[in-house]
Parts: sequence; C-alpha cells; structure tokens
Amino acid sequence: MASLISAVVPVIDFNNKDLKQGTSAWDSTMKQMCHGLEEFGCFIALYAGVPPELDDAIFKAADELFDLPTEIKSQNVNDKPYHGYVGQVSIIPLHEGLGIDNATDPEEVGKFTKLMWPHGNDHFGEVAYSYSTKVAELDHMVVRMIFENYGVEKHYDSHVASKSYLLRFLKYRAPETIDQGDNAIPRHTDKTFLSILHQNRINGLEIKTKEGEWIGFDLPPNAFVVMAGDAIMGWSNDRIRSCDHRVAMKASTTRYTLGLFSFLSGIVQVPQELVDENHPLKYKPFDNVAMIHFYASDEGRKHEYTVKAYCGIETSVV
Ligand SMILES: O=C(O)CCC(=O)C(=O)O
Ligand SMILES: [Fe+2]
Repeated sequence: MASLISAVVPVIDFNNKDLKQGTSAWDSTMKQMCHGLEEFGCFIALYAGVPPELDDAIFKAADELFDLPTEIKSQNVNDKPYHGYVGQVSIIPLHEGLGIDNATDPEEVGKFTKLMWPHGNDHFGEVAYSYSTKVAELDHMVVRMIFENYGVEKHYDSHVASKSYLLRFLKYRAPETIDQGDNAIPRHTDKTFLSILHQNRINGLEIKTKEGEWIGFDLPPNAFVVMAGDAIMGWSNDRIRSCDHRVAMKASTTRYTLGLFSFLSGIVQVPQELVDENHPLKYKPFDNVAMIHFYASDEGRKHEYTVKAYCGIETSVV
C-alpha cells in the first residue's frame, strides 16, 4: 500500500511570470527541478500552458476515442513497441491505450485522425495537436533548464532537433475487485528521455523512492508529472535516474492519463562534459528506439534499469 506523501517530490510552478533565463527565479527552479529528477526521477510541474478549455476538450476527446469499436482502435499499429494500440491484454485487464507518433506534426495527427474517423473529425485533430504542442513547450523549458544545470547548453539545439513526441491516450477502467486495481499497470521504467503525464483528476500513479517505499500523488488539476526515462538516465551518465513507477486503480470511475513521451533519434552519447574523474563513463553510445525493442524482448524485461542492461559499460548487450 503506497502512502500519499507527494509533498517530498518537488512541485514547481511554471506559471511564474518571472521565470526567465538569467533570473534568480530561473536558477532556483532549475536546481529544485534537477534535485527532483536526481532523487525521485520526477517532479510535478504546475503549468497553465494547457488552458482549462483545452484540458476539458482533450479528456472529452479521450472519451470519444476509446468509445470507437475495437476493430478501429486496433488499426493504430506501429513498428515501435508500445507505440500503437494496447488493449484486451489479460495481465492488465483494466488498461487500454492508443498512440499518435510525432504528435507535434499536424500531418501525423491528421493521419491518425483519418484512421480512427475515415469520415473526418477535425475537432479531435485540432485538440490533440494543440495539446501536444502546448505540453512540448513545457518539455522544451524543462530540457533547457536540465542542459543549463549540467553545463551542456551547447548541445541543446541538436538535442531538440533529434527528438520526437509520442502522445498516448491511456485509459483505466474502474476495478471490479481490489486486487484487480493494484496492478493496473505493473512497475516499470519508461524508455523515454522524459515522459510528461497528465491525469483527469483521478489519482493512481505511484513511484518508488530510493529507499524502496512506494508513494502516491494527490495531484491538483493543472499538474503535470515530469518523469525521467531510461534514455535520460544513460545520457546524463547516471546523474538522473529513471523513475520506477506503476498505476494502482482504486477509483470507481474511469481514469485517463495523457502521456507525452519524448524519444531521441540517431545515436545518443553521454556529453563529454558529464564524464570526469568522479563520474567515469557508464554508458556506450546507444540507439533509443533499439533500446525499446530490447525491452520488448524476454531478456530485456528482466532488468530493473533497461539502459544499464542494454548499453551500460561492462553489463551491456550491445
Ligand atoms: O497513467 C499513468 O499515470 C502512468 C502511465 C505509464 O506509466 C505509462 O504509460 O508508461
Ligand atoms: Fe510509465
């Protein structure tokens, strides 16, 4: 049973108008944020970039999407594991998910919309695209601070150019028994650089602390959980650790989460600036998408930290 002590995970207000690069507000936010990522693998962002009307619209869009027949939803396929439709899986019976790959590209959002609604649904497309671009703006601000904090600003532009965003609509129906709710999504780490999660006011996300305690969140409506994945753990040479998390469903109504998951293309390398006497190189250069394929294998799923097993120096398979 997890305790609700989210107060320990930093809560950062991104709505502060003084939050501009070079100000003391920026510096202290940057430090608090990186402390969250280093200690917990996550922090909570309060972010008004998604205004209340868009917030309502995206959850209504989720309702509309999941109401489609399974035959239609199943057409959401992707070569990359965990990117397309997931549903009717016996070990996670409460869960269903769909994904729009490259969700900050209006054409890709249009293609997904056409696949789901061959007769068109412009409203859905506009809402999904606008939500993705607004949350990607938060991701950019967070990543800018991370790069500045670790003194690697010069790599920021190439990082942004190599990233893509997957928008996933995630649904959890109410459990019929307590046991069924416990493992709505079993514990795992994401294979992302960062994951930005936003729920429809129904709690359920739990994270594991370094001390091994599971803690839950009581999240306010404008909260976005910014979570480190295995790609940032490798890139940061273990300064940031990926967040071990799971979902427990206790509510009697449907929970929705929108996840904006970022992945990197090309080869990811630890920046030279993050390697020194106190921080010897821990990871070989790696391919983020190949790491997801590794995780999808029987061997890949055995490890606590996929990135260590995949490309950690001494322990890796590549
Ligand atoms: O629903 C959530 O809060 C978390 C979902 C999650 O962990 C995932 O999709 O990887
Ligand atoms: Fe996750």
